[in-house]
Amino acid sequence: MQIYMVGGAVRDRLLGRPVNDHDWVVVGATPDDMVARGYLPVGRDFPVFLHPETREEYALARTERKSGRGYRGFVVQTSPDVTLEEDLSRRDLTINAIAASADWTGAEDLFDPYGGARDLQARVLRHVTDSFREDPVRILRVARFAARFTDFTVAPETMQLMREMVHDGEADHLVPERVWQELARGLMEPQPSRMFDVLRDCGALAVVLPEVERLWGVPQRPEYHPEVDTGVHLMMVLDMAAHLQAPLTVRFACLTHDLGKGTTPHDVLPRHIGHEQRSARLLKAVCERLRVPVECRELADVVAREHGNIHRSGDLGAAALVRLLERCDAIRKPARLDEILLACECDARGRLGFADRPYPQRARINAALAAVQSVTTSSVAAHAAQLGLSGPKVGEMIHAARVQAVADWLHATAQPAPEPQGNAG
Ligand SMILES: Nc1ccn([C@@H]2O[C@H](COP(=O)(O)OP(=O)(O)OP(=O)(O)O)[C@@H](O)[C@H]2O)c(=O)n1
Ligand SMILES: [Mg+2]
Repeated sequence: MQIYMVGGAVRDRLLGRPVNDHDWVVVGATPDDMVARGYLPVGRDFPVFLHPETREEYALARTERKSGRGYRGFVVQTSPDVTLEEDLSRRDLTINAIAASADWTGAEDLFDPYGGARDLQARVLRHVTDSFREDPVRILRVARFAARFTDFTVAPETMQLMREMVHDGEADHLVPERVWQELARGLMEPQPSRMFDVLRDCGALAVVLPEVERLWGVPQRPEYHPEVDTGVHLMMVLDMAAHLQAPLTVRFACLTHDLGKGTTPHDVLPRHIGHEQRSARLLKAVCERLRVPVECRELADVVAREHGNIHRSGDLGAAALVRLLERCDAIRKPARLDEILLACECDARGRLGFADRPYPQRARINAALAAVQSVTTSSVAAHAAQLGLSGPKVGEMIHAARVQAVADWLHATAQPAPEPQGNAG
């Protein structure tokens, strides 16, 4: 048997990028040969094995043929006769279809029958052969690679092929978990907007995330949003989230915070009264459809509901600030408040001309939370007990003490009154 390094490891080393995991292809072996050498079989559908020590993936060279629609419709053919070239021909992109010897250090010759090294130099994402069609997840992968390799473009013939696949209904049968997995990865890349550009361009966005697709062409008030178009705004917010190195929870909240603007009645445009509640409803549907993990879902829900209130929080007094913090569950979950505020900052700075503006709401709300946290609930409760109070009355006293603490902080940070005459100097 011969073992070759393939996929991301070869690609990334040629690009001078760090290599994290390796994918290997094994030619001239049967599953029994692999088991005999101590490799562990994984997965029912594909002949893939884990190395007994490194745990890296070793796949038997294979050809894949489509037998039905969607991700499940594969017939995988593997035999010791499948050549390396045949195996590479059914891979997604030329830049991922370069093979190197197992001990390749970067200097030796490559096996590159489909021009992957040339496409790497030309910065092109190009499909290898028509067998690209066999796996619609590849549409999402191409979009994700566009977000990662920000100076690469999608070859026109590949874009055309992806459009045909979407037109033929291939994207209708994507498994929700795979959609989420690719989407989540793409959101974490340096320029997430490029993923959405590619998905829109081939028509896949309308299939996998129609709630997002619908935002293009929806105007917003130019006083607040000089970029006007809601889709354009959304892309700026996502790229700001990447710029600020936000975690996935925040990036997903950014993606969904304005979904409700897509269903604003035409006669009220470009205003979006009540879009926050509509966003939250649409978000719920997206999360159920794509089985979005609960941390992402919860953060996105608060951000959808509260982002407008947080943007306008500069005008809020003590009682309203405490209510806002309570709605954000910030007293129990202060770390999550940080994420809510970061998503709001991305939203505010993800507007044309606002990228470098400060977002003072963040520090102000954090300071209000610190004031709330300075209230020792146990001593308020003890005081309430001395007064003979119990039940909801204790809660009310704690709430009142928090409002007082925030009021005191607001008073202390307010502009100092002008010095009385005679005291100066
Ligand atoms: N739907 C897919 C998934 C994977 N591959 C092939 O399998 C290799 C390894 O897949 P994976 O590890 O998922 O991707 P990488 O290209 O290694 O990229 P990443 O850096 O994201 O791991 C890819 O390079 C590609 O040759 C493919 O053709 N089609
Ligand atoms: Mg890999």
